[in-house]
Formats: sequence, structure tokens, C-alpha cells
Amino acid sequence: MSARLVVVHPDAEVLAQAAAARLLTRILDMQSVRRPVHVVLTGGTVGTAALAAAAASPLVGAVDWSGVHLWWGDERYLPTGDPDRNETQARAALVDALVASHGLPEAHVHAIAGPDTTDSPEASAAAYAAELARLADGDAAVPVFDVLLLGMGPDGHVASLFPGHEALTAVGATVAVHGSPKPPAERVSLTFDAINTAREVWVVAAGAEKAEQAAAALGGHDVTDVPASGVHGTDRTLWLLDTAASDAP
Ligand SMILES: O=C(O)[C@H](O)[C@@H](O)[C@H](O)[C@H](O)COP(=O)(O)O
Repeated sequence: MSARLVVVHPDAEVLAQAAAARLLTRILDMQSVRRPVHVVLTGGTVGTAALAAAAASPLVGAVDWSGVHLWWGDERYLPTGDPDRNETQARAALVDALVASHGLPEAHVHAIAGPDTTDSPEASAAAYAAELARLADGDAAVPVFDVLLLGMGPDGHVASLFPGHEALTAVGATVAVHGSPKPPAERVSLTFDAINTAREVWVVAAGAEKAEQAAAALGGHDVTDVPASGVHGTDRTLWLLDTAASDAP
């Protein structure tokens, strides 16, 4: 487990641009030492803005996308193409362009299944766990994630791990979530166990409404109340904030 490093940017726009530059540089760096590279994407406002910024960067052409696998930290259990799916938003911002123009194989886009192809969030979580295990080394449950992006909700949730929810203590790589306080109620998420195997975990958050929980998480508040408190990379844990999110009342 690594110490948390906090980087503060002036506003949400600069934060998204900087996170995009960091992400592309991280992938390039990793490609010089290993292949494939595994990246976990996030939904959320800043996370999606960062993907859009990555799409517009000239560095996008420097990455060998044929050697990159994309995953999600969580998904809203909604049908393929639903505008509220994290996958749909990430595809529109970046992923579709990578497949169409930059050689990312569609088979490397590991979306979490919705109700159009599975019978339940449990079935989707099981299918995602199987896909993760298929790409993992040996008996590992998940691939070694080179970078795992997370947004954070104003309640301190990350992925679909919400305060006080039973999913916080789930074992295994993935968990079906029912009764999410943020709609939609049904979701699928990576567990803490899976998230915390990543080499690098980056929490990206902007806005004054995130400040209290960001401060609580960085202060090591109990993970049951502030799930963001419980995420760490094995090599590095980065908190990428804007000024408003870093300025606790
Ligand atoms: O499904 C979701 O809701 C997201 O996966 C969630 O974890 C998100 O990243 C945070 O809630 C931050 O979202 P905002 O940046 O939009 O506040």
C-alpha cells in the first residue's frame, strides 16, 4: 500500500486536462516496459471530461492502443447504449475513437454487461469476474492494473461502493450492488480487494461539494463512512483535485 499524494489544480477544466496528460503519459511509460497495459476507467463528470481531453491530445497517437486493455471500476446496470452507462459516456468521449482510428481492438474493451445480455446484476458481476480472471496472470483474480481511475461522489463513494452499504465488505473481484443511494439502484462494481491490487490508483474529484469527503478520506476516516478512504495503489495513490475540492470547510 502506498502513501497518498495530493495534487491540486486550479479548476475542473485544468484538472481534466492534467489527468488526461498523466493518463496518456502513464500508458506510454508502461508500454516501454511491459505489454499489455491494463487501464481501469471511471464514470463521473471529471473522469469523463478527462477522457474527452485525452481524445483531443496529440499524445493519443503516440500510444500503441493494440496493446491496451480497458476496464471499468463500476457500471450502472442498464442496457448497452443507455446514455447513463459509464461505458456509453466513455465510448462517446474516447473509446469509440480509439477503436475507429487508433487500433484499439474492440475485444480489448471490457464493458460490464447490462440487463440486455444478463439476467441480474449478480450474473453480470460473475461474467465480469470471469473476464477479469481470463486476462489475469496465473491464478490471480484480476489483471495487474497499471492505472485505475476513480471519481468520488459527494458522499465519499468510489466506484459503486457507497457508505454503509454491504458491498463494502464483499469478497471476490466484483460485486452486484442493489439499493444504491445514487440512481440507478442496481449496479456492478469492483470490490476494494480488486481495486487495491492496482499499481496506481488515481482519485479524481472537483468541486466544493467534494471537499468535506476528500478531507475525510485523506485524513483516514473510517472506510464504512467514507469509502474513498479505503483505496490505494500498490505503487502509488494519487488524489487529483481542483482547488474547490481541496478546500475543506
Ligand atoms: O456510477 C457512478 O456514479 C460513478 O461511477 C461514480 O463513482 C462517479 O465516479 C462519482 O459519483 C463521481 O461522479 P461526479 O464526478 O459526476 O460527481
